[in-house]
Amino acid sequence: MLKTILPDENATLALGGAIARGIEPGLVVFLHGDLGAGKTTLVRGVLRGLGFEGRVKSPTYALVELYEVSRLDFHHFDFYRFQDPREWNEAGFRDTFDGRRVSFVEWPEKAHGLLPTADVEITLAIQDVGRVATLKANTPMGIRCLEAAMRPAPVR
Ligand SMILES: Nc1ncnc2c1ncn2[C@@H]1O[C@H](COP(=O)(O)OP(=O)(O)OP(=O)(O)O)[C@@H](O)[C@H]1O
Repeated sequence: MLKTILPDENATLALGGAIARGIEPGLVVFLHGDLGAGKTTLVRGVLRGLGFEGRVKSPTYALVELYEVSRLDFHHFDFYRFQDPREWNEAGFRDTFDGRRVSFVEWPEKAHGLLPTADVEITLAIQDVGRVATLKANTPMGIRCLEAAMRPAPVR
């Protein structure tokens, strides 16, 4: 378990950039934290780190935003509004967690029982100033991801 202080938005983006270095196909990351904790900001940092330059918006209404970047099929889910498990099949999510796509999932607890085990779980806690991030790896792929994220960034 790792804990790090994120004093401002740029620190959240930088953490996302570090995590991007450890991404491999099939990785599933759960993002925990209250409304406004910075979950989408973190995903924005990951996507920027992977080389995506477009807009990264919250998938709260769409349930999922898809990105193709760095030869990865990247899914950013937000299950805040998810209620009916039938939506799961209708939206074609059944085939999504197939071990090839990369998935970052906000509010995974709302889709309890439908999601696979997360390789990595990240919790963002709101502080008076900034956020505290807690990172936990649950699988060998998750451990590899966090190890890569913690290594110093290569000098360009
Ligand atoms: N480390 C940080 N310190 C202070 N503010 C931050 C930090 N990280 C992100 N923020 C700010 O928090 C606000 C909410 O961020 P964001 O939209 O990413 O949260 P969220 O968890 O995705 O929210 P929601 O669950 O409502 O979609 C943004 O204004 C963002 O700039």
